[in-house]
Amino acid sequence: MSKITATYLVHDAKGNLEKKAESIALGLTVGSWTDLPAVDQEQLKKHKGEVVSVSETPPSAAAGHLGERKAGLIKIAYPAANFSADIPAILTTIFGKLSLDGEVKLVDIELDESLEQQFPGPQFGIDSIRNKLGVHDRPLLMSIFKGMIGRGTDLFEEQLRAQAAGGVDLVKDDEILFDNPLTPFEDRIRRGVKVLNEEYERTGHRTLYAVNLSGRTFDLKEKARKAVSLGANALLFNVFAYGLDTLQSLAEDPYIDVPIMAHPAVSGAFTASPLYGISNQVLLGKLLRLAGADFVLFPSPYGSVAMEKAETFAIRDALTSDSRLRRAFPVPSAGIHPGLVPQLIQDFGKDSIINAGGGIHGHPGGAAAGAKAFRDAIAEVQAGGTLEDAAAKSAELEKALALWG
Ligand SMILES: CSCCC(=O)C(=O)COP(=O)(O)O
Ligand SMILES: [Mg+2]
Repeated sequence: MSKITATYLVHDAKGNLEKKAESIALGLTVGSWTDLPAVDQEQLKKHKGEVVSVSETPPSAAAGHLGERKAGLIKIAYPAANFSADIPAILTTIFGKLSLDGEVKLVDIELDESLEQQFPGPQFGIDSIRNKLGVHDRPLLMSIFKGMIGRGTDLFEEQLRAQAAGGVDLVKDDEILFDNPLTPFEDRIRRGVKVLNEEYERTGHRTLYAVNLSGRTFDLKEKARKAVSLGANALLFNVFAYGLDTLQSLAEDPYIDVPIMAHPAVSGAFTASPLYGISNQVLLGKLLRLAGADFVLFPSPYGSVAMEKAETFAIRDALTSDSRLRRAFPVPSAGIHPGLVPQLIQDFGKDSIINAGGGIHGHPGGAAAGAKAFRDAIAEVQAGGTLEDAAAKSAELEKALALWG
């Protein structure tokens, strides 16, 4: 029987994890069924959640006064017969009212094959994005427009041209740049297409631009279709301000046939507590891949908005593990500068994206020099050399390292 298995980290005030597990398995499925007539019991049995395992763990230091309290991992399997094959139904089944019921965190999910098959996952994924760009042998480099709020399309063109000229593979809007009179959505796309085509003609290097798809939920599809018709070749999406199912609807639309980049804005509200909410592995890893994100941004372990290294690795693995679903690009971000390139490649490998805003625009020589510093660092590290070797050959990298280390 098809099912989803959910693992919870539970801090149980009454100290009885087995009882808690059984109450979750019953409460989120058939309710109390043992007092029902035998025929009804038989009928409901196939819908009842099954306690797969209960194992005690050391309690989190963040947990309240312990007393009788025990901590443990509880694994429960839910029959797929209970829900329709969509993320809202799945989340409501496995963590609906339970998310409000004390110190319980959803830390993992496993969909069996027949359930996973009902989700398309990324439309493009790592291999097809590499084909679009013609880059197969190194991590991709992405940069972020910075300081665009309150500024016009001339600066937009100037920044885009400089980033592309420096050799970045992708440029994305900052997630806080919405549709606005100074840099309207459609103008950004038109100008983006023009500038990037000109740069491609000039250098032969292809750069994609991810425009921020924003606005009211019910307008998004039409807006995204319009973007594609104007030549947009990628979309940035603040998925957690909208919902995972909205992302899935966009990714499934045959007219929105461009890769979608999921930004983690707002996700910290769901993931940050060690006791409550949803783990980063589930939310930014498994669910985003299922919903169809082609790229997933998340805080790197070293930058200005840091995440625990183990959590970033869990996201990376959830996005790239062997599966029927295409692999999505992990994009460790925030506070990234060229001095971090060796560490990024060691930790996230070739199939990742090195992404920087301030680390490119803050270069003393401007954004083109900032991008070149990254590209030089990446090339040397991929070839087995060190940053020092690279800096000896690259004035741009030398300057970046002098500034940021
Ligand atoms: C928290 S992950 C998203 C990073 C992001 O949106 C960003 O703008 C990073 O900019 P930075 O100047 O720190 O590279
Ligand atoms: Mg940003």
